[in-house]
Amino acid sequence: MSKPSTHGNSGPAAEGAPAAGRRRDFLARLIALGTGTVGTGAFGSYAEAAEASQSAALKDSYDYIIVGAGSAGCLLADRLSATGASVLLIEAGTSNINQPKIAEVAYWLQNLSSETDWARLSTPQPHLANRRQGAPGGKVWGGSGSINAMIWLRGDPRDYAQWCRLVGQEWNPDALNRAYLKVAQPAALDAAARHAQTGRINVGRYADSHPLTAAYLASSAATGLRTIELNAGRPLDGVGVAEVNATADGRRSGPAQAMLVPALVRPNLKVLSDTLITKLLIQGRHCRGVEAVVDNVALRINATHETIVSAGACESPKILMLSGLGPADHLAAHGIRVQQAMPAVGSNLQDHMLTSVVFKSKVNLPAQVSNGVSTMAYYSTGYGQSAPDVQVAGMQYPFGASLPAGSGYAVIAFLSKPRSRGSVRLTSADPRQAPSIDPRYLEQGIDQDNMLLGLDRAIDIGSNQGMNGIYGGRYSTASLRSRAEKLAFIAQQGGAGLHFTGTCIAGRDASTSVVDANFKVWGIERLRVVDASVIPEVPTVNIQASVLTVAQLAAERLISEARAAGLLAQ
Ligand SMILES: Cc1cc2nc3c(=O)[nH]c(=O)nc-3n(C[C@H](O)[C@H](O)[C@H](O)COP(=O)(O)OP(=O)(O)OC[C@H]3O[C@@H](n4cnc5c(N)ncnc54)[C@H](O)[C@@H]3O)c2cc1C
Repeated sequence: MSKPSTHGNSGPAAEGAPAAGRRRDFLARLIALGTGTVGTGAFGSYAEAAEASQSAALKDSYDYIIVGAGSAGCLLADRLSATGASVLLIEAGTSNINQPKIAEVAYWLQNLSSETDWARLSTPQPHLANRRQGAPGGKVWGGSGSINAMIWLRGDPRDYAQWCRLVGQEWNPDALNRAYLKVAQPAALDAAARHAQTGRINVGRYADSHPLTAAYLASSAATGLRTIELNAGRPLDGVGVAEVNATADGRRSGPAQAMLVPALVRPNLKVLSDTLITKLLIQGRHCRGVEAVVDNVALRINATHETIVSAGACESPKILMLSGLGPADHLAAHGIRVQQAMPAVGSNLQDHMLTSVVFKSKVNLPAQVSNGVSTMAYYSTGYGQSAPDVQVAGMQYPFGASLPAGSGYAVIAFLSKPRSRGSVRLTSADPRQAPSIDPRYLEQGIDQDNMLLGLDRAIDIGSNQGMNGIYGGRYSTASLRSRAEKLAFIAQQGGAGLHFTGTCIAGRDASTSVVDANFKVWGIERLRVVDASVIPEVPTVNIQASVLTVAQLAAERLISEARAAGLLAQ
């Protein structure tokens, strides 16, 4: 991995040097060429853009320091640097987003356990036959938004209403809806709707052309569901055709491609890659900035306005705990001086879990379209107040089984409103060590019931009359008649949903939450957390759109507060 160039306390003057001017011209040309979304011809350009950003001199102080160039971090870097404030974005992983496994829809799985993945494991899970589950996360510009499967789901308004109840009026559904519209840009919108929706993430619907899509809609209808549009902002009571944050020609449109790269044109934004933040600089009741390891040297960099932790739901609580903010006993056990006891740090871990049911096909199925997801269907044990308990994905390939291409398909059941709560804890005071991640999948009986409901519906959707002419039997020969047999199947086949949330939960008081409704860490000035970790209850859908929506809300708060305080120009 390349290391950041050597730097010193070069001061603002270095930013205006001829190299920076050349970089701006070069990036302006890139953006004029439409590189906000990834294209094959832009591969070299990204490398050059990254190099230019790396080589700009590092100063000893910035208005804003953002820890983690992931989904939330890229959005914040764009929005904050657009105000003219100086912004330092620090990322532990690589800037290389021009490799096919990041840029192309078909290859996302190749990131897992590679150098672009934190490649963490959960603790053994008692209800999953004591198997450890993968707990991956992107370690690259764009973070998990660069290695994810690009399933794009806006979410269910009942989740927004629930977050508002848990956090406060600042998170009201209208504000969240407005924020969402500034994130996504549906490819198929008419001109008037495009005007209302100003986001840069390109969201497209490509699955209709695959024969399994119509079959899944029919088989879902046979279970009693009506067909709905998934990303219309209405309750998810039905089944719809899946959408993807990618271009029609199969290029990822993620936070790095759509938000960070276009922002690199600004000389007031510096990105430092391959750089691990080891702790926050907490003095008394203030956060002064961060400590980072650069070229094996620990370096302190100051933030004059704010430090924003956006390291994701597994790493953000780790960074807070390493900095002395966390459960007092736990910190003491690792010899870490307690700056402020914060019992909620690392608690409330939530994740969807999933169980894939694979089917053999009687006919040779065509190759997958885009990310290979056809439909999303929603079920609940009690429709009404809360968003659906179960999400079922109709897949165009046999996810989780080694069947020859075209000879099988899978239907995946997600436990979409888990009630079990887990934790992230330190394993060591050494920042290079992975945290202990314990989601406690299926610990609550209601989660087992709902996962069973999901399994039943997945079997229905994969095998009922809607699949006539396609269904050629289940791939697994395991008997699935009794509750015990089904739970045993889930224990062996079930796995992580990879939608970790809640470990720096936003809420109404310091004893049960980590940040307030404005993303401020309780009791510590000039420190915020903005990423999946603040989401108080995992939404019923795959979460990347929700993370970006919440990050947009945070960016607006940061900017309006700074303007009100006279820190930023109006
Ligand atoms: C494999 C996978 C597939 C997924 N598929 C989907 C999907 O199809 N649809 C969907 O909606 N959601 C999906 N998700 C979930 C979604 O992508 C994530 O929830 C979301 O991107 C999280 O955003 P974040 O900003 O909270 O964290 P991240 O995007 O993970 O960003 C955190 C960043 O912080 C950096 N960082 C961490 N610690 C440090 C440190 N100490 N110093 C410096 N930098 C640090 C990381 O390297 C990373 O870049 C998937 C997730 C994974 C892992």
